[in-house]
Amino acid sequence: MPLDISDETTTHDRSDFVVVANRLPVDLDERPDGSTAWRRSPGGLVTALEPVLRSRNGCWVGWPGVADREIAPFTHDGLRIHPVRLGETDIEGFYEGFSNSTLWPLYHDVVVKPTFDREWWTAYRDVNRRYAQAAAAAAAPGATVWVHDYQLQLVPRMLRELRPDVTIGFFLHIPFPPVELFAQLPWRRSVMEGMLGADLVGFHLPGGAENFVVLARRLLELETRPVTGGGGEIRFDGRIVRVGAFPISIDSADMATRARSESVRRRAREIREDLGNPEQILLGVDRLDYTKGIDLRLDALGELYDEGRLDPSRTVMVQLATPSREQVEQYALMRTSIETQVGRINGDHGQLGRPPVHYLYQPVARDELIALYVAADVMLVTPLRDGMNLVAKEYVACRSEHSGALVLSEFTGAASELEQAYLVNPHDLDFVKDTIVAALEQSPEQRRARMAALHAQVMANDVHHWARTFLDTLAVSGHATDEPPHEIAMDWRLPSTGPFSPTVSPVLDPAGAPSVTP
Ligand SMILES: Nc1nc2c(ncn2[C@@H]2O[C@H](COP(=O)(O)OP(=O)(O)O)[C@@H](O)[C@H]2O)c(=O)[nH]1
Ligand SMILES: O=P(O)(O)OC[C@H]1O[C@H](O[C@H]2O[C@H](CO)[C@@H](O)[C@H](O)[C@H]2O)[C@H](O)[C@@H](O)[C@@H]1O
Repeated sequence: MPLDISDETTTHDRSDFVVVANRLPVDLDERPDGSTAWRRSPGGLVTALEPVLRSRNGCWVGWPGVADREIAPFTHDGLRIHPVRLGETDIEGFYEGFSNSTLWPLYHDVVVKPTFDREWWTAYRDVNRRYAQAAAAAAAPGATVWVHDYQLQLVPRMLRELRPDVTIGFFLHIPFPPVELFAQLPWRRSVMEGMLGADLVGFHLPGGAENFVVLARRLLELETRPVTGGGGEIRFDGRIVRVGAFPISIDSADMATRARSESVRRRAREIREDLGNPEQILLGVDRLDYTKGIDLRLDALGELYDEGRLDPSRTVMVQLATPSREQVEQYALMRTSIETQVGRINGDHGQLGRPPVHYLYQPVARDELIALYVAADVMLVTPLRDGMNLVAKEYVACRSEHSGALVLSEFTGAASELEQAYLVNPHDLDFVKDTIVAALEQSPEQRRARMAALHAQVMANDVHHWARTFLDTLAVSGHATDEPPHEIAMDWRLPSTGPFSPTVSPVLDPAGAPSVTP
């Protein structure tokens, strides 16, 4: 039933622009002495959306990262925050369970086996309803509400039932899988229908958008048609839902400026000294997640030391692993296995006070991270599958003087745009090893040419361009099926498909593209 929004007591703090994401941009840090503080939340979604929200003066609806805290709306560092309360059992069933043990592995090419649990599904539905209610309460009449990511796929439809007056966008930050993987999900119809509650559904890559349109046609038997320039339109529930690809990015100018600051440069020099002034520094920066391929790059490095192709006294690696989803079993197992690998490499190849792998399992301050990017000669980004990977773009944005090299997995969204990186198949260990050596040994001319092209790409396609393109398209999307469709110039600057970016099912959709249904 639509929500009554005429209530005077609830209208004063409503926003015209509302972001809804599982996590708030800040987590509540509860310290052992009982004091609390807000600290930045992990992950690329927050990195990307924070500057967007700031520039549009909207509000953010999400979870403060701790259980059972009822927190009234407040303003933090200029951002308007509407916390959603989650209890312990919500966190287990909705966040650790359905979101991160069912959807996350299913959407990341089943790199670990997804668990299908009916109670988790119930929790997912209940918590999605709570987010929809919170968004409905936060949105001003006629507002634009932008719902984010796999944790909240049911929210668009639930929100539309509560608030038919608002315009709803949905963006998925992780890969959208091919038909034959998505079809495993017992609740596949409800998930599709949930997302179709939006006026515009966005993905990082054209492959994800195509998978979604194909599913709408095959699974829900909906009428679909392609749109010039990419994506498509789907007839659903008396409306036209637009679908497209919008590759996310970072606040590139801000990153480049910070990287050029004297304090960051000085810290980068100190880092090199602290590491024993090696000739070359390799760097990995990831949430500790089994999709990120941290284990694979350590395998490659270990073998390069074993074979004498790299000298551990001259080439060292820093691996920053941010703690993530620690209550989920696969993450705990991965941590143990990575720490065993690091111990093995350092045991075999280290000297007193000179380990070749410097491993941190802790978040570091933003400027410290940027100093690490500045210090690193080669950045290693080797996920088995990643929606985008903003770390790759951050490293590139920091190289204004066109030094350094990026080794990048073909299975990241970023690979579709960063074609001048050293692209690797992370499953091909010998190729990864050869590529690391090639990146370390590249000539100064090669280095400059590759990095200049990468840097120009990232500086020209920043997060503000991403948000503007999505929101401009959203503004002209969403119309009744009896109205003629809007003519939209689809200037989405779609990336090329890259070496392995589209995961469109060739089995169920031989045409590979959305078809026109008369
Ligand atoms: N400040 C800070 N940011 C971090 C740290 N580790 C990772 N990040 C940020 O987290 C984001 C990771 O995004 P991305 O590569 O897209 O992967 P995701 O973790 O799967 O979202 C990037 O913006 C990183 O800069 C850290 O220790 N400190
Ligand atoms: O909130 P967490 O469970 O701690 O996880 C952190 C975030 O991880 C994922 O990030 C994704 O978004 C990035 C930006 O679009 C993208 O570059 C990356 O490839 C994705 O993995 C997740 O999708 C977010 O919801 C989480 O907040």
